[in-house]
Amino acid sequence: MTAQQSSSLRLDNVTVKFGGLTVLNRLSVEFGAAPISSLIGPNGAGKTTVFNVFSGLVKPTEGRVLFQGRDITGASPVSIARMGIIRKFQVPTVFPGLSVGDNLKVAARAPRQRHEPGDGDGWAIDDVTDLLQLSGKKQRPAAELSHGERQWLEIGMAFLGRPKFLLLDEPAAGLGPDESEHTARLIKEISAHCAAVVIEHDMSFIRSLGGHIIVLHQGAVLRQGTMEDIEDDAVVRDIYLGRNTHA
Ligand SMILES: Nc1ncnc2c1ncn2[C@@H]1O[C@H](COP(=O)(O)OP(=O)(O)OP(=O)(O)O)[C@@H](O)[C@H]1O
Repeated sequence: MTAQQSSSLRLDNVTVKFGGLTVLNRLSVEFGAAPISSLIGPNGAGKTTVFNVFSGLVKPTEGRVLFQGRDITGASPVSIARMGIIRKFQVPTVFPGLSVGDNLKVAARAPRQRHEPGDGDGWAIDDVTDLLQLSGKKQRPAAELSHGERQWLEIGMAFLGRPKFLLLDEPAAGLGPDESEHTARLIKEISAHCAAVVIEHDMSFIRSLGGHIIVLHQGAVLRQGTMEDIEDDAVVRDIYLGRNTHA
């Protein structure tokens, strides 16, 4: 069994309310059975809130968050990251004044997590730089990187944090077709070592990732399955695919 197959990250009947607004509505959803899962849905469906709940930034009004079967509801963002649930935000947060190589070194030296060693352990900086296709820029300051290259660097930094779950918030936003393709390839490679969960609006990117797709609508699961299942679904097409994709 690989690391990601033994991992499970789950919301059990989770409701999140902000004042009078119900953003997640008794949502039960599980990630980790597939190496890559994508969370899609119209604007305001609650996708980012799901990530905020997983990463401890938002506490559910009701319901539980379960990681490997353990109740982690209300755990702090730091302790959640130490468990191996690592999030990459949409805006890259690299150290612009440090070189690409030094950024990766800083990420690799972050305090070791308390979870058992996974497949992501023991990666050499050079191997990760190769994987990111940034070997030629290893000595260059991160400030000089393009938007796409910064995204890849940050994905590499998150990976060196030895995630069991890597949560990626719109990793293809603002990327051209070739950059998107490289990002999808990178996520697929990484998903051999940890489970990846991706929020994305770009359906051609989701298609190239493959994996399990969950469609969120008004804070609940509308449908889930493969891209074929989702594309063939008339309700999904009407609510989401027909009017809100870049495909
Ligand atoms: N901290 C907050 N306080 C009040 N309302 C919030 C808060 N966070 C999110 N919301 C609201 O909750 C709803 C769902 O937001 P969320 O960001 O989770 O949706 P989303 O599916 O990620 O949308 P998008 O695709 O536009 O990023 C929105 O109406 C948003 O305005």
